[in-house]
Amino acid sequence: MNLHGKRVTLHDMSLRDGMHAKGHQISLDEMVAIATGLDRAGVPLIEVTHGDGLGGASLNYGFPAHSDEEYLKAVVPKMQQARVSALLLPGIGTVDHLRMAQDLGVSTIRIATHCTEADVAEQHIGMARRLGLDTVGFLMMAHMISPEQLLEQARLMEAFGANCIYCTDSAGYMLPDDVSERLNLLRRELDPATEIGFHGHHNLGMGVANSLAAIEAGASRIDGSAAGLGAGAGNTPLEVFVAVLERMGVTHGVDLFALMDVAEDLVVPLMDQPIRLDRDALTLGYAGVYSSFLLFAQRAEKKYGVPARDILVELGRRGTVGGQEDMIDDTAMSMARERQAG
Ligand SMILES: C[C@H](O)CC(=O)C(=O)O
Ligand SMILES: [Mn+2]
Repeated sequence: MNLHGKRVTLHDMSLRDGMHAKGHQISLDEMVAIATGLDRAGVPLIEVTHGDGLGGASLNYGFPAHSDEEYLKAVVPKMQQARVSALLLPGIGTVDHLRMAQDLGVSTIRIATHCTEADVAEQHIGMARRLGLDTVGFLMMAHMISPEQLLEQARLMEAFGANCIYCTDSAGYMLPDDVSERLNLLRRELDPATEIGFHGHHNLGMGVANSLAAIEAGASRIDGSAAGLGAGAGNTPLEVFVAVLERMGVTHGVDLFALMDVAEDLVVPLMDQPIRLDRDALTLGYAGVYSSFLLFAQRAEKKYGVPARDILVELGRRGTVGGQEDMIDDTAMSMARERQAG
């Protein structure tokens, strides 16, 4: 693969996707310290919100240590060069959240929907673009549909006003060929002015390889997390990815050693459990399950005595998607009953 001379914008997820791995309990001091370190390392974009985006604080998704507003107020003014992004899932976040984020200095809004539901993003994407924000359409669980179906959904988001479209491997299920097929088609068919991005999860250990495949297919934005802090086995580990980009001659603008230090000295010490490919995280990738279900399934294992791996396999079989967190307990409960009866 020859990527020499390509240019990519890296987007750190440790303070948003990493919130899943932390049960949304990152302190303001930790947020500011990590964001400041990433900013100094030259990471150009940093995402900050509840793991499920603006307005995610709820019984279904989990209550965070601080509100989105508090996190953004603490982080944004400290940034020297990095821009801050916020995620918003229509139905969870509202247009008021969007305005609030812009008022607090957020420059990039990423409107996320399940990969077949781009139509619910019309109002939010339209408004973000009218407000002059860098507006990204973020199609989650993109492994569940064909490249042609993904293109159809991407076209909707583009028509609503998104200037960048993401293929999001929320389950960490994709292999490099899956990424290439989807991104090649998006790059060929969307407006050349529309950027393409890729968000990977490392559940099959493919985060780096998949992100390289994405760049080869024309992606100009790639997500990753310092030390991989993110849902499931985490996101593409950003410092590892940067080292690989250096070796391959891709322009990224990040100071590799400064980023390694943020990962090692600031992010790893705050992990509640090592972000690694244990059997449950691996099952997410193998069975194509939404990465943020991991901790829910592990909690259900403790409550109902059904192994998290079995619960995750069943959730994959049932085709559950983000937003169906309440199904995890139901599934575990019915599996426990069946096992007791049988
Ligand atoms: C709300 C999800 O955590 C968004 C995301 O990062 C993904 O789908 O992956
Ligand atoms: Mn993610």
